[in-house]
Amino acid sequence: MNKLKAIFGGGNNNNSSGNSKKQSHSKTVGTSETNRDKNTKMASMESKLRNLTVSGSPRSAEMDYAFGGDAVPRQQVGDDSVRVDEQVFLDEGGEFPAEQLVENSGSFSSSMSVSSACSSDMILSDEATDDVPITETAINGPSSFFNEQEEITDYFLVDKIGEGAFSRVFRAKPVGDSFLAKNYKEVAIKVIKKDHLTPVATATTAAGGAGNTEKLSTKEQVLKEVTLHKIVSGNCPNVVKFIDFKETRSYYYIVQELLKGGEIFNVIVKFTYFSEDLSRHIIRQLGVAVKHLHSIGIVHRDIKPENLLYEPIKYIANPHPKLRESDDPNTKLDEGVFILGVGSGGIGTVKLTDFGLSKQIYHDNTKTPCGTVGYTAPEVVKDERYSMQVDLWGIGCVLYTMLCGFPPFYDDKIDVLTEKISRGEYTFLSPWWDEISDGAKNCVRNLLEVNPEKRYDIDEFLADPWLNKYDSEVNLKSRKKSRVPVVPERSKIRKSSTHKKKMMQMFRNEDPSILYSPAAVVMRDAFDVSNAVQRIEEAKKLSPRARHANLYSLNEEEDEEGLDDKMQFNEELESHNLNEQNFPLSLNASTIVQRRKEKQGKLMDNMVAEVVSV
Ligand SMILES: Nc1ncnc2c1ncn2[C@@H]1O[C@H](COP(=O)(O)OP(=O)(O)OP(=O)(O)O)[C@@H](O)[C@H]1O
Repeated sequence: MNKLKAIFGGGNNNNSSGNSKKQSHSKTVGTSETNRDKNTKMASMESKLRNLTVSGSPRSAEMDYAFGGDAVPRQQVGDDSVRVDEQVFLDEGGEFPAEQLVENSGSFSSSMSVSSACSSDMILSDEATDDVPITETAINGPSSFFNEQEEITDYFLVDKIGEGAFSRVFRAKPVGDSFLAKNYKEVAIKVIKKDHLTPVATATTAAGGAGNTEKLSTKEQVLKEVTLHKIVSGNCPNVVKFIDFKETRSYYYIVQELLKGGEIFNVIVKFTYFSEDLSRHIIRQLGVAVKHLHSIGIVHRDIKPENLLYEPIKYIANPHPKLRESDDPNTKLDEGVFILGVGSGGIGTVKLTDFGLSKQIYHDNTKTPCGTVGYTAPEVVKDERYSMQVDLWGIGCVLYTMLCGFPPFYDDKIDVLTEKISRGEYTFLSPWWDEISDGAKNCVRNLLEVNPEKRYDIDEFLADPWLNKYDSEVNLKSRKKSRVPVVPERSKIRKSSTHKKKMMQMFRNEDPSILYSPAAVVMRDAFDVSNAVQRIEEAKKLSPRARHANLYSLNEEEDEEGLDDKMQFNEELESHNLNEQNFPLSLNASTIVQRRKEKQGKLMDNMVAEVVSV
């Protein structure tokens, strides 16, 4: 059977079995339904989706599929934190009650310096004030349904808030009157079931190790992720804080600061794109996180909207919502009033997470490259720079996507897509980019520069003029002069090429038969492929010495002759199950969880093949 069909479901298969949080958008419409049935169903699903995504993270009644069905009543994290119905009006000379709006905002004003933001004595704690620490008896409550609760007593697992390829993530409360219970009302715990890990590094990690196949597939990789997370999390307000790590008979528990908003990804889907101010607000905080990582010799290598979590702030409705000409006024949700240093669209502080693909390039204290005897030859400096530059590419992709609502690189065909990415072929598509400022475009251009030597480095990015000048400062003044609403008349959307039409259908829901979900799934995949291709491109540019120095290979035995780029490339694509001519865009697209399960299966196959060949 065609692998894609197997993976993404062929014919009328609705794939209702594989469900995850990420799949809550992924319902499909059966082809036998009448149009009326379809419309009714879709309208109801759409309204459900809208409701569910209000506070950033969609929830699903079927979230428990992957690990065997926990029947626990769930509640949306941050349900009570963000309200879209609040009407706070901005008027001439009106004051923003910023201090009342911010619940947990540590975001940057344009005047704050990066070094002050990441000061080493900054204390990041979520002080327990009103919540009485829950006691052991509470563990007899509903969360005892979670299998993961059975082996841990220090934390009470309240509800499941996320899911990765090898993990489930829970909102939890520290139990008793421990130091942690005093300092944290709630935490997020990523639980990895040992059974789901492969026992040794596999062949797929050997050939340069550029892919997601490296991610959390062995015990070593879990420990590596934990170690790196611990190193990076201590002193930067824009990195999710690492709190604790526990190993039991069946599980690993990675305890982290809880970000109640969830993923930035979901908010992009909700608003379809962000204003330049909100984009700046988010990307600057990401820049601060990356600056921190790079300054201590760590490269993230998987920057994407899924790995950006946020603290929610209250939504403030905008009395004069500004639409772009390409917007559909019937469906475009306004992100609300932007407040400098606070945020908008419900997004306050933004933090980077997921260090599963991160690498330590050099040791912070000695500045010597990892895996080598210390030396600082020019090629080493160059290698480090190449390695770090991958993150700037990731920042460019996120910025592009936030500004217009779709990723910079896209094609139906995977080989064409990968070619476009490696050549850096993207455009500022009209009409969606028509009203975006030249400053923003210039910033994106400098980030999506295919030559890593010419690409912005993190300091150049943080000094970018567009990044440091907020529109709201200007708008507030100009609004005082005139009270004319700034909603333009909707003009006809220009006729677009087939490519543009496709983009429109996929990413802007112009086609009524497409819900948010397929576009969202495709967007996730586009990011994964883009990041993977960049990692491969970067590895190609490294000196043989750097490869040999194990910067990019987990297999120390690997001979540099064996680092065949083509093989890396194919393995990388394999890791996404996308190594086919046709990029999967069908409405019957299966879930990320299912594809990730396939990926796990593939890892096992490769391992077996490796053993047999030895
Ligand atoms: N600290 C946190 N606060 C709130 N939600 C979180 C936190 N950590 C993770 N999540 C939620 O859980 C989801 C899965 O977490 P994470 O991405 O760390 O898992 P993963 O196994 O690395 O996933 P994958 O490898 O498939 O990308 C996140 O996308 C997010 O929605």
